[in-house]
Amino acid sequence: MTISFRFLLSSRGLPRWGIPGTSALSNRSLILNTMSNKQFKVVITEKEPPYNKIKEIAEVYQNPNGGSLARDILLEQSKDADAILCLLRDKIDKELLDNAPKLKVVSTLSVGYEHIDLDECRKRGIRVGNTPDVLTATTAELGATLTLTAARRIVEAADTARNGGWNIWTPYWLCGRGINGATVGIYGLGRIGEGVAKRLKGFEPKRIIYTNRKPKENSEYEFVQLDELLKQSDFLIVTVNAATIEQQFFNLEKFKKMKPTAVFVNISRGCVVNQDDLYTALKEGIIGAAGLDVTVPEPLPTDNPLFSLKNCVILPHIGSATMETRDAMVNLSEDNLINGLTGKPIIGPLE
Ligand SMILES: O=C(O)C(=O)CO
Repeated sequence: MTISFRFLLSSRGLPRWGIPGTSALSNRSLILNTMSNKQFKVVITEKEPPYNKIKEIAEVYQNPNGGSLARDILLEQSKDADAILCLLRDKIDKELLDNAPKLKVVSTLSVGYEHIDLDECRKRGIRVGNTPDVLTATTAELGATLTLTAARRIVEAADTARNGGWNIWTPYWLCGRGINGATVGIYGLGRIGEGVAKRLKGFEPKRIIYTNRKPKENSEYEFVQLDELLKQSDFLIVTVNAATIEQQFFNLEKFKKMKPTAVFVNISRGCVVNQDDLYTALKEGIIGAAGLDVTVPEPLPTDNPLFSLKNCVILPHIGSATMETRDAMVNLSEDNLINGLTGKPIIGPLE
């Protein structure tokens, strides 16, 4: 007999309803049995953290080794899974969904969900959870930091000092660009874009402009068309949701419209940039500098030509990497998964 877990527990986790035709005692043992049988199966694609709350209600297959969970193991383990807790690097596509007929919930430890086929999930009634909001401030902080780091040549300057290149102070040595009095442009003014703009505002730019599909109501920033954004921005920061934009949208044609001194920053996803074109633009002085927290692929191989450029700062996708934020993301992804399985509200792009 299959009895749904949620029918047996009150909101405080106490038994609520009896099973018709059974005594209180046998009800209790049936409940305990059902609970200890852990009727859900969950796949967790990362080794850490332990996700103990999930383990209280489900049999869990958790990646034992760290690193990416091999695709064949993910497919095999998903066959009888009720839920998957995944990362950005796991493709939750049609092949996987076809192979997982019991799947009810996909919870991703990320705000981004371009690795999940939402249409296929929607068709199957699979609930999808993600982790917005809890990482906004931290990611915006990194966006602002990376902008200044690339603009003020911080990595190049620190390397120079460390490697014996610090001779005498001269007027134009290691000069970069400042935000004060400049035009900051944001491509994709969502939560994170707003967060970056708010932080950079403190550095007193002349204007903060942005491009979205349409102007945002009551925004304190100036909406402009894309061409205007490209032409006017001294700093162009890409914070767009990658699921909403074509691949390699930022290409040579776009870089050529930018100022030769412009600083291009990407904290969205690597796939929104044509990296070969970015290399050309940086190498040939078509734009001034770049800061990338995201690349294709990740990790970016160390022999990638972008690493050879002094005017390109590359970070290993650390936008949300503070302990507090990662704890919050872990907790939210765990709650999303449990709530999704037990019929409660979750936070996600299809909700
Ligand atoms: O959450 C995301 O989408 C990330 O890129 C990592 O925080």
